[in-house]
Amino acid sequence: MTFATLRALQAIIGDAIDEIYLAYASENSPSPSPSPSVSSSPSPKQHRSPTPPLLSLSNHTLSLLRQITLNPNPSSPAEQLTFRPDVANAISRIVAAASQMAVVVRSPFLTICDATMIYHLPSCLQFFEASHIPELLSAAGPAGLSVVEISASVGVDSVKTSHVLRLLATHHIVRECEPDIFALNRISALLDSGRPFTECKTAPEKKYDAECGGVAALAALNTDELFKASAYFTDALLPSLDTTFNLSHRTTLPYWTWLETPENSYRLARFARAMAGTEGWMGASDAELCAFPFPDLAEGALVVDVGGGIGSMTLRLAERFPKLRFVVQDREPVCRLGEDAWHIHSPALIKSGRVRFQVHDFFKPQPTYDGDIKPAVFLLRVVCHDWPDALARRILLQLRRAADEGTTDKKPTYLVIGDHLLPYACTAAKVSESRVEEGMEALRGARWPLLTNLGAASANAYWMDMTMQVTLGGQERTLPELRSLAESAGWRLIRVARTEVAEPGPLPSGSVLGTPFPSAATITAEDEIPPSIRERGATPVMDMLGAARTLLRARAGGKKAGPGESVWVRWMPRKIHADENDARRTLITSNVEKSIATPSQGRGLLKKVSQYFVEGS
Ligand SMILES: C[S@@+](CC[C@H](N)C(=O)[O-])C[C@H]1O[C@@H](n2cnc3c(N)ncnc32)[C@H](O)[C@@H]1O
Repeated sequence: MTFATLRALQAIIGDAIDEIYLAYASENSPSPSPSPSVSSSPSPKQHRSPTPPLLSLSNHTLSLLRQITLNPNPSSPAEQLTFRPDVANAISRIVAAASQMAVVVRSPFLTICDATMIYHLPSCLQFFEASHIPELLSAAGPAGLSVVEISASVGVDSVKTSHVLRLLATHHIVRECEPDIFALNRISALLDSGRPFTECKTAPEKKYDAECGGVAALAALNTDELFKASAYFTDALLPSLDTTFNLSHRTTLPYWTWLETPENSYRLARFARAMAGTEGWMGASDAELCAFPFPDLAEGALVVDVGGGIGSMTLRLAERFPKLRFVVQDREPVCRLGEDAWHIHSPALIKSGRVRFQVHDFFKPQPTYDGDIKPAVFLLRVVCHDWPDALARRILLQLRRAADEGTTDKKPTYLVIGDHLLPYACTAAKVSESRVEEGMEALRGARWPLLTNLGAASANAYWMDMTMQVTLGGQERTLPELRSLAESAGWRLIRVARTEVAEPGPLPSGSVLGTPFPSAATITAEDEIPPSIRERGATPVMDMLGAARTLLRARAGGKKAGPGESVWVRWMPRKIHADENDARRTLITSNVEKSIATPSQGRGLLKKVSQYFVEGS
């Protein structure tokens, strides 16, 4: 390996390397078609052909790589080349494969999210195996089966089923062939016991006796009692800690009420602080939430942060937009915590009255504010995802009723929703015309050989989806799911970039809380490329997850940007270059050799970008 190669590798990986994911096309390839006889008379060999070896990096190798990249300034090229053979070997494997693979560097924050929410993966696998979906999909072959058919067969809600399957697809365990159509791949084919689905359903106890039942049995064992036992590991070691929520907490109280019980005061405070720690969340981080419509609001315009917690987001907005006024609404104990915190950390804002807390139940009609002024913005940051559709709709409907519809001279009240969008784990381009839904453009993501949603690198949205499902009965949503929720409460989606923004549509007539009210809606995808970039032959690479990352097209030996080159970014935590005003738009530079850094930032840029993606040219 040459020094130049190593330096090129470093240019890609940067000093800020936290995690590397390698995604191979073959890993995402369909499992071999079962022959007609397979479903009735399983022959494991037919769909269990030996898996070709994939290049995969062990944690050990990753840690070796980390050592390399943490040592960016060797005193001499020779020194750089004297790494231990195993280190050099790891590098050469990466370099050799660089043209076919994607390298995604994760931020420390998202790495922590992954590490602490990976528990949803065995949870979803347990459902997958226990509901015998592998057997169902095996019979369907590589074309897969629609989630409607799957859910009808297993008897579970189709939205929940699709979210679970998409989380698995995001981890390359199943394949989403088209939106909401799933198939086995080489990995999930291992979980097919070989028994027909109907037999598994009627006699599950015999399922593992089948010729190939061993792996399914192992997965079931791992994801059932062993997994559950593991969840209590710390409780067993540190008996002073409480157990996990609901069943494990032996309470019937809803989570929010339970948090407010005297014995949980430390948890309530911890939760509020945890929300302050979520700036790096995909889909809800500041750069995008601040981008629209706040800069254009009139002097003195009112922003209502609904379910605003202790006002962490409001604080950041108030500092950034001094002309705006804010009301933070939440439950009474949370408002008290918020006021205490603000009196200590930002007393001026509270004393001046620019920010105030208001105890309010968001299921009830909005109160009036300062006479009868209408808010310029309702902000719902990570609130909708706490609730199932029926209840989220109630919140949205109360806001819709209090919204100003606007006139030609006056802007309407905007609703800004900061949640994670769940993208499909398949390439939208493969979707046949009839299945392309309005707004699907906004879901175009990374390209082959990557999963559209960048796979495990984008797992956070899926972790959060499962977290909401298991703790609160809520969920994250796909764009169509979010759109239909918004429309059902009289909001029309007007912008789907990294932040969902809605303006008042027709107020549903006879608006009975909880009843859906479909209406026409348009979604404008933020996928324009400005002429200056287009002239350079740019092609869009949509990054639809709202990740704190930038997508760059680059060669394996990518170089720093030259003078005058700029990189389109989204979700930069702070100003980094002139194009930032367009940071909401699809980033892109077409010059694949000059896309790693801005001139002013050098490789330091990589430290500020939470994630980036390099595609072999
Ligand atoms: C996930 S937290 C989000 C907090 C804040 N928006 C942020 O981004 O930091 C959800 C908030 O909803 C509040 N909440 C729950 N039920 C509520 C209700 N019925 N009315 C108002 N707020 C509520 C909780 O107290 C909590 O602060």
